[in-house]
Parts: sequence; structure tokens; C-alpha cells
Amino acid sequence: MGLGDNSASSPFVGLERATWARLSDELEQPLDDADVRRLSALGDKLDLDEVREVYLPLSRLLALYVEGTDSLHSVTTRFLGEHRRRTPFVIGVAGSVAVGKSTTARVLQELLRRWPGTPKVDLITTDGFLHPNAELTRRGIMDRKGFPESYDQKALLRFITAVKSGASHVVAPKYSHLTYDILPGEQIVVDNPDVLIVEGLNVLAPARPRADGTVGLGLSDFFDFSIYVDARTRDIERWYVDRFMRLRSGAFADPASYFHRYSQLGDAEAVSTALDIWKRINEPNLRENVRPTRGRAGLVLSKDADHSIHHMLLRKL
Ligand SMILES: Nc1ncnc2c1ncn2[C@@H]1O[C@H](COP(=O)(O)OP(=O)(O)O)[C@@H](O)[C@H]1O
Ligand SMILES: CC(C)(COP(=O)(O)O)[C@@H](O)C(=O)NCCC(=O)O
Repeated sequence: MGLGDNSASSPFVGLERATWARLSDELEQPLDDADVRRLSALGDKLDLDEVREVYLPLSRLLALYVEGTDSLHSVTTRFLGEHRRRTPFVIGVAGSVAVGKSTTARVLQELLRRWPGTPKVDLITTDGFLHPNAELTRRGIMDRKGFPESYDQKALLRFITAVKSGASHVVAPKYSHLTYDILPGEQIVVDNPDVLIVEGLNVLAPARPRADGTVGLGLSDFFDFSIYVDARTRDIERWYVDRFMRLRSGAFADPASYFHRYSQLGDAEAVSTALDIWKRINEPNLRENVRPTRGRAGLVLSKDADHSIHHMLLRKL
């Protein structure tokens, strides 16, 4: 599906990277090489140019959107005659497994923290709301991890409702890529930040219809802004396989890793194992559930084969 580009009939404004970069070329680069190394996830390409040309303008736009929301909040409280803090500005970051969402989310968190209006920026990933492996096994959907039915949607909705009600000390469960399961008893606390980034495959999915056909609220109904990280499927597949190969000699080598058995595989077997997981689980999920939500985003960031972002689509307001 094309989303259109700069035509009167498209709901998006399309910008090439160079044009986008000029939108804040007077701003100073706030990060250094060490920050970039710390923020980029395994296999993702991130460099100082990418931060300056792509993420810095984006952080400015988001800081302006937060200011706009502050103004709306002020007029609303004045209208209601009450004094209440603004609820956290929630940004959803969606996209395929292995597309690099976590790098995008972490860079934005770091940059937004440096804007005066948003010093406190929290980040959560939706994997914490996956059903534990025991429950996925009981339901016979262990090979559907990441599909909408693998999440505890009610808990996710309760979480975001509490955050957007202005509640303090809202807790989210934690997932471990090492054990490939929910970490029992561990949680992340979200305590009224200025901004909350919610990163996950399916964060833009609309609510699923109930048995009686009615449709309630979905996670994305609570977003103030959302970003879809996009790339060609064949590039993401390659990134997935490359990452699997690196994990084989890294994280998988830990005997506690769920994938420890894969650390013993030879190169050819490791590639075919990664491709099998990709083809059976992640690629169908991308095709059936994740990419169809792309047009719901406020901003689509499109990546080239080398992971660099080359094009942006910003929703018209
Ligand atoms: N099996 C694994 N073991 C350790 N880390 C992993 C594993 N799978 C993914 N990761 C890490 O988890 C993070 C999220 O990965 P993923 O859900 O594929 O999203 P994305 O690549 O879009 O950030 C990445 O930092 C990735 O490197
Ligand atoms: C944990 C994930 C579902 C991602 O969850 P998210 O935080 O995007 O909700 C994904 O990284 C994953 O493990 N998928 C299962 C198939 C695989 O092992 O690649």
C-alpha cells in the first residue's frame, strides 16, 4: 500500500531527509560518539549524522507538539476551573521485529530529555505485556509471540488508562529477551513523566472486536503522537538474520539464554534457523498485523538497506 506523497489527496506531507534535516540545522548536536554507541541496539546503524539530520528535527517537532498540548491543557483546566497537572504526553513507536524501533525510541528519549519542557521521559516496551510462556503454551500460541493475541490486551489498556488518568506510580511488567519470558515479580514504574514512549510491534493496532461485534478502546487511542519505523521486508529479514548470527556468539552463549542451544549451531544451520523463525512468525506478523497499521501513524520513518532513514511522511493536521 502506498501512503501517497505530497499530493492533495494524501493525508501525509512527504519529505526527503535533506529537506527534513534543514528544519533544525541551527540546533547544536547534543550527543557524542559515546552516547551513540550506548543508544544503538545490536546491529542497528546509528551515527552522529543520523542523530543531527533525522532525530534532532524530530525531537524539536515533538517538543513543539508537547508545548501545543500544554496550551490545550491550560485552556481546558481554565474552562473547568480546576488545577491539575497535564497527563504524560504519550508517543507510540511501532514497526516490525528487527526494524530498529528500540534505537529510535532510545534516541528520542535521550533527545527529548534535553528539551526544557520535557525533562522526564520514560520508555516502556510492550513485550512486558506478553502472556507468560506458560500461558502461551496453555493456549497453544507459543509460536505466535508478537501477534495481537499473544498480549494481555486488557492489562495493556489498564496500564495506559492509568497513565493517561494522571495516576502516579503505574507499574508495567518486564520481559527478558534472555529467558524469552516475563520476569516474575519484576516491574517498571511509570510515575507521571512529562513524556512516555511506548514501543512495540503492535502499538498502532486498532482494538479487536469483542465477541458481540462491538469495538472498545485500543492502546493507540491514548497516544498523543505515533511513529512507524518502516523498511523493505527483505531488508528487515536480513537484519533479523544478521542479528541472530551476532546473538549466537553473544547473548545465546549464556547458558541462561532460552536460545542457548543455538549457540552451538554452525553458520549454515544458524542462518536457516533464523530464517525459519522469521518466515514462520515475524514475517507473517509484519504482513498481517504490523504493516497494515502504518497509515495510522503520525509519522512514518522509512529506512534504506543500510538502516539509515531516507524519507519521512508527516501526517497533515
Ligand atoms: N533473542 C534475543 N536475545 C537478546 N536480545 C534480543 C533478542 N531478540 C531481540 N533482542 C534485542 O531486543 C531489542 C528489541 O528487538 P525487537 O523487538 O526485534 O525490536 P527492534 O529491532 O525493532 O528494536 C533489540 O535491542 C534487540 O537487539
Ligand atoms: C518479544 C517480541 C514479540 C517483541 O515484542 P514488543 O516489545 O515489540 O511488543 C519479539 O522480539 C519476539 O521475540 N518475537 C518472537 C519471535 C522471535 O523470537 O523472533
